[in-house]
Amino acid sequence: MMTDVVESSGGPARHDDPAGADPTGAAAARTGTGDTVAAERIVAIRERIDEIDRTLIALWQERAALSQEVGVTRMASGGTRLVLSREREILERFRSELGADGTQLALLLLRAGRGPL
Ligand SMILES: O=C(O)C(=O)C[C@]1(C(=O)O)C=C[C@@H](O)C=C1
Repeated sequence: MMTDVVESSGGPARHDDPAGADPTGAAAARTGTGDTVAAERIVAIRERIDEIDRTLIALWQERAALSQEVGVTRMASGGTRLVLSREREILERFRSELGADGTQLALLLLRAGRGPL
């Protein structure tokens, strides 16, 4: 039988299994829904999100280290600290793929590697 489940957001949710509804329990507090089917799906999706975040953090750190190594290598050989044409290329790549947020992301990536301007 379909049963109304009152969510903390105030809106009613429908669920086939009233025993599976837990609008005020711990699962609802963790996932934002008292519907156990939705909560299970959210938990599964979050596992992948956490995996992606770990990968992003590791890649961020690897990129920063590599960028710093390029800078040290270049300066030790009498070169410049920065290569602005290369930075423009990177900014354009991120902008064309991700739009304005891509530009902001690329600026943060570049700063992590070569420090603030
Ligand atoms: O590719 C380079 O030459 C780098 O020094 C790396 C990097 C980057 O982080 O991508 C950092 C500083 C430069 O101005 C350009 C690019």
